[in-house]
Amino acid sequence: MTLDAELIKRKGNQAFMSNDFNAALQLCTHALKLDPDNGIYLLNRAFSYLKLARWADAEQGATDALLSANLSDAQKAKAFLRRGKARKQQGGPSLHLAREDFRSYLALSKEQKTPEELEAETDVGVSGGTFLTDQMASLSTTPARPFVVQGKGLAGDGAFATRPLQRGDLILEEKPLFQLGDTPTNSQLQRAVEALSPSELCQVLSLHNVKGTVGGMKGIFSEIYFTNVFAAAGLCILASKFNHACSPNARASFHDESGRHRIYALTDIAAGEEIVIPYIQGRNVYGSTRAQRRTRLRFSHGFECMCKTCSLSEEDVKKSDARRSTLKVLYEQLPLLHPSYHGEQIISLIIQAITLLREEGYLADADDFAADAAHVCSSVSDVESARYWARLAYESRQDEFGADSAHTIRMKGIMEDPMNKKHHFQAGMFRTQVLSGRL
Ligand SMILES: C[S@@+](CC[C@H](N)C(=O)[O-])C[C@H]1O[C@@H](n2cnc3c(N)ncnc32)[C@H](O)[C@@H]1O
Repeated sequence: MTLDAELIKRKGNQAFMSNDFNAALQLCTHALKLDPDNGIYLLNRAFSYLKLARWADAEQGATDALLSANLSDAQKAKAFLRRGKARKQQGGPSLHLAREDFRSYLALSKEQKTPEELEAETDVGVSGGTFLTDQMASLSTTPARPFVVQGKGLAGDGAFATRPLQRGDLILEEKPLFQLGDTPTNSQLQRAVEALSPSELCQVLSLHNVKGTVGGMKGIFSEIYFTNVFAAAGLCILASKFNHACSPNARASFHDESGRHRIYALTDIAAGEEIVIPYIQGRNVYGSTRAQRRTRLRFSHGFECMCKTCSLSEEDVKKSDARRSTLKVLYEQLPLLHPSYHGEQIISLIIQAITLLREEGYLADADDFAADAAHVCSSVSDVESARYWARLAYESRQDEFGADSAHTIRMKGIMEDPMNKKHHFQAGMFRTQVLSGRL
């Protein structure tokens, strides 16, 4: 018996009590994966099969329970009763076997009845459960999503566009199931899982699991959490179906104000194309060579990146690595330059960085470089140039985070009033210059 399996079993019982027999069955099956010989779990699974009118499975399930070594007499009695009911429903030659089971049940349970009385009264109380019907009802009220999850992604499931999308389109908005940050303890995770409904837990257990290959993970919940977690947003079921790419066509971000995780298109995306997002911070993607990205992703996420950029020919990888290495040098160099002495140089390096990003087909994060340029221009009182760069940053942020994101709104403020110290405390602080460089 493991703590995780017991928690899953308890949620299975909860599902059973609320007639959600599909969820109950899924949860018993998960608990059995963690503890395959547990007689109680086997017994519960047989009961779920019975409630779902899956007679042959229920018969086999009860037999499996009877074969497990650790059942008490009372539990064995239940197993005989369940198998008897499953056999009775199958009729024909199984009826005779059902009577044998009822006899065994009566012998163990000491109930004062004859097998015939028992056979006459056994009512399985079959129900289709509410799980599927609930899901179908919610599907019919959910507006059509611009993507579908299919098992033909880079690796396992992936999200595919169902219609043509444009840069700036909102692809997904999802409320996280729970948010525990980057380093939750096992007991925080257990508490968060405990608070889920049975059907939410079924969804969590259906997520991808790299099974202990990411350092320090213990137990199924932390394995699943660290395989799928988004740094700011925690665990999201649908967003977890998007695979990673080093030249992504979409990006995920957490929208604090609404408490929703969002995915926006970074490029135009054709219907049927896979939608891919970066799993690690932008600068670690656009500013790292393939070898560096692969090492990082192996360590942080436990997989070997097979995205399009990482699968280029060796010759093209060399070119891509060269661009990304230059980008790293640029973003490391920029903070070392002072606007008073190196204003023109800063703007020229920023132009070089954004051009490289575009050449590399990496269409996020140019806003950070453009925002830096806006700050430099406002610090030397070049209002027109500050407005130019702030507009660029603002328009990128609108596309990547939404017009209502705090990130975007802040940039709008700079664009409208570049010399306001509320937006940038160094506004007008340095020698006045005109920084005419443009993209
Ligand atoms: C959050 S899940 C994404 C959905 C997942 N493919 C599934 O089947 O549910 C993350 C897992 O997908 C796979 N994956 C995602 N992006 C990948 C990539 N670029 N290269 C290789 N595997 C990737 C890895 O196995 C990773 O652990």
